[in-house]
Amino acid sequence: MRHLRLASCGSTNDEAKRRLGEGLVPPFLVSTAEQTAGRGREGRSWSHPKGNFAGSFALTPPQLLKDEPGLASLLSGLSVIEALQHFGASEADLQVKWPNDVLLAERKVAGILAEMVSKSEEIAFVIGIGVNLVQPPREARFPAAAVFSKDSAPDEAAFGDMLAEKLLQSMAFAQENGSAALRSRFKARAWRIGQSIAIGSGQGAASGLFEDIDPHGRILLRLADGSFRTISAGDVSHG
Ligand SMILES: O=C(O)CCCC[C@@H]1SC[C@@H]2NC(=O)N[C@@H]21
Repeated sequence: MRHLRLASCGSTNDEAKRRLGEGLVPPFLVSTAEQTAGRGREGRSWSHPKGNFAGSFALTPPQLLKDEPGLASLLSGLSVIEALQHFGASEADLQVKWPNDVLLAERKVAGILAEMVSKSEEIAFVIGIGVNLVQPPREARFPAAAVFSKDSAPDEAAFGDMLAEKLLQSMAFAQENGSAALRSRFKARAWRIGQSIAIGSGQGAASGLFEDIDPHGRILLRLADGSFRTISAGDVSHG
């Protein structure tokens, strides 16, 4: 995948969107050594200590993801896990925290901000990914950690290239095998599936049993009275 490596920028998501607007054709990756105004989900900011990975992948989604954009979040978290495993991260300890945080031994090591851009009939995804390769952020809502020590961490640009490969493979897998196969890969690695969780979201707070992921990529929550509720966005924590 074409990789534009910057020395510094505000937010790689904004840089990727700007280039799409200028007519650069996806797929491409914009990554940066220094990010000064990184954005997180739900309007939060994302800090970028030196040596961590920050990059945004502009991708043309296959039909399945155009129909079900919620699945892109699931697929992105799984791709981060695969890229980390490639560089020797401990496979057994890596999990996805719905919708797309990546945890190592229950601590957040990566966050993803997936955005959709449409221009006339064309749709592109900008999937912004921050990975704590060597340092956790200074302040974090959820306990955070780094994946590697400074001596064993991969080069950030090489990590971006590997992640690009894994994202393209995961998109092809999803298109060929369908939503159920993708969701079952996600569920095999999902933090607290089958256990009680709480979710704070724009739809209001809810708690219950994390029962399943529905075909749209939403959480299916079983409430205390036995009824079900689907949630499409929010922050999961222990119930
Ligand atoms: O956990 C989150 O809230 C999502 C964090 C996403 C951070 C990445 S870093 C690269 C890209 N550029 C941004 O401004 N945000 C994403």
